Amino acid sequence: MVSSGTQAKLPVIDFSNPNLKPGSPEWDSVKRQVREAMEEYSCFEASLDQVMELQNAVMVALKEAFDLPSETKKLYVSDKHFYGYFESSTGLLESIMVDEAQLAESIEQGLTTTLWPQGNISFSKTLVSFTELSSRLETTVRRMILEIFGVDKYADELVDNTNYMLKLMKYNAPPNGEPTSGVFAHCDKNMVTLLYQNEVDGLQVQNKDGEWMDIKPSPNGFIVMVGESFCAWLNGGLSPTYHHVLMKGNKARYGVGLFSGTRRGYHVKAPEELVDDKNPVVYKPFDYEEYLGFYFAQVPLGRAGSTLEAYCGV
Ligand SMILES: O=C(O)CCC(=O)C(=O)O
Ligand SMILES: [Fe+2]
Repeated sequence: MVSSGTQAKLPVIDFSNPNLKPGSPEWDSVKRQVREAMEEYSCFEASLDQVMELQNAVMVALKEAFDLPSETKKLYVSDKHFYGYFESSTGLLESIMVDEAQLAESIEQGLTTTLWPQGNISFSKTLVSFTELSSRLETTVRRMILEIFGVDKYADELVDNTNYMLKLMKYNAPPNGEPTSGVFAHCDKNMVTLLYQNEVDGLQVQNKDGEWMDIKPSPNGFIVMVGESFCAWLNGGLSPTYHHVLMKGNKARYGVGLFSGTRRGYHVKAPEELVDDKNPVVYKPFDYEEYLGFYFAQVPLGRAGSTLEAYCGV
């Protein structure tokens, strides 16, 4: 197992400027940096100073969620407000997933009173604020990428068909301090992923030469990745970010991931502008939620890399 990555550093792009509006010089400058980073790494760090106001609260919320007795945490599964809770096969990762619509609708009444009978308003408020901030960043990044490919006329249609998933994650430190896999190497299946974490290393991203780069995000930084659905929608114009988590040392790693995906019933299909004789269509149209089902059925077989080709390659 590769335990230390190359020294190469992921580009850091600043999204904090409040004047970052489509068409402005600031927007064009950031977009240029996004294009270069995507071409080179399929990944970058987006810095957003506004998240600093939430940093402490997010870390407190993460610790609170994972400090609950496991019996209580299991309620997350049966309760409609959370539709997933699992521990990874390595035993290091615990995660909790929250659907965005459910989050906004009922986190205060349902979620916190289920988990904390006396209520925990600060937990709900923190998660809602974090989701708002990070989903705005996600929309900005996605719009820039659509502009880069000259297909931004589809930006609103995509926004209307987007679902967000918020995943809370905790990786325990490896029992003997030896580097241990926290999440095996994979690319995400969705559109765009934003990862926010405490300052405990572990995430590695593969570069074009197949080398693992250590990612060292800063407290105001989100790691931005593209998933298979977005790459398919762009007719292979981008490559999905290949990454894994390798835990070392003796500190637990806490993180929050915001995953954008398309709604059930929406067909992920490259627009006609991106298809011609030189660029024939790469994937048959597919439904992201159905593809996820296929993927999860394949994972136990060890086919964790790219399963999209097998699912709907032309
Ligand atoms: O914890 C991380 O930084 C990465 C998690 C991840 O890759 C995933 O949940 O898909
Ligand atoms: Fe991932």
